[in-house]
Amino acid sequence: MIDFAPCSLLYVPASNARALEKARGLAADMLIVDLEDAVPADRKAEAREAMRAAVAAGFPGKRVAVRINGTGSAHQAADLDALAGLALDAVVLPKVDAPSDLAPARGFGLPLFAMIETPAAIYAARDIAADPATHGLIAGLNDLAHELKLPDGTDRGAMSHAIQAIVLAARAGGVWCFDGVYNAIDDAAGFAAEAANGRRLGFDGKTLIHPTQVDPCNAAFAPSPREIAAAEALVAAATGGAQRHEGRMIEDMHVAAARALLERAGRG
Ligand SMILES: CC(C)(COP(=O)(O)OP(=O)(O)OC[C@H]1O[C@@H](n2cnc3c(N)ncnc32)[C@H](O)[C@@H]1OP(=O)(O)O)[C@@H](O)C(=O)NCCC(=O)NCCSC(=O)C[C@H](O)C(=O)O
Ligand SMILES: [Mg+2]
Repeated sequence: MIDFAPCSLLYVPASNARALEKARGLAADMLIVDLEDAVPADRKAEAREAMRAAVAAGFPGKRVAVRINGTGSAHQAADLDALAGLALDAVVLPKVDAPSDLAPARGFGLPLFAMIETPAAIYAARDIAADPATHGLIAGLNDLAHELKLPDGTDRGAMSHAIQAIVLAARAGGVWCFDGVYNAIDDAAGFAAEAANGRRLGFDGKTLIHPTQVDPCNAAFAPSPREIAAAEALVAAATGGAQRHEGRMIEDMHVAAARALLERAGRG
């Protein structure tokens, strides 16, 4: 698995020059330059050129991935050609329904982030995550809601089984997993609640669509001062095996979790 752990992953349409420029100054851990759904069919060629120029110019301090069009799409071959020679950290492959959908991108030797966004993909998620080319799963909940024929505006609770299946598959396969996007870009409170929910569900981070979502996402996934203090106290008190600690039972896995949190907080 890749040895970096992005928590804020911002989609930037490759066809939007202003957004590509703006992205340079944002605190997103990873940019996902998008050639798929953010780009209309008649602008794909122009978007590939813009993506190549932007990636070649570099995004200092950031990981960079490109989302190509899905396997079976008429646009995918040209997208793959456009990646040649670029210094990328990952390729994001949308609408992966089975490990065989990874095949065209596999040959690049880059880490693949597979998007799980169809009912078929939910059932195949374990095999997709177990594929050696897969380094992460990304929930594509707009497409999933569409495929499930959910009425517009349905709460994501309707997809809770599918969301949990994505986290389970990623953990079983030992790869990263990232939550889907929050569409209501002017709803800061709603975004904060969904990001916190994603962390509680076990995601490593969240995919984003707007600059205003970056800092709240980083805050939601960062260990809080309270969590850090609790982890430090737990590690300091640990004697090994089962014991009482501040009114609850702790065992070795709680110590391991506390150490991992401190590591993430730079206190390891
Ligand atoms: C959603 C948007 C279309 C909104 O656009 P707009 O109303 O024009 O934004 P603002 O005027 O509020 O923008 C303010 C400034 O911020 C820059 N900006 C906007 N978005 C981004 C971005 N994603 N990255 C970087 N910079 C961005 C604007 O250029 C303005 O800059 P300035 O004027 O210099 O201040 C728009 O936000 C957008 O296009 N977002 C990304 C959409 C996208 O990529 N969609 C595809 C991925 S989501 C998806 O497909 C999920 C998945 O597959 C699923 O199925 O769920
Ligand atoms: Mg999608």
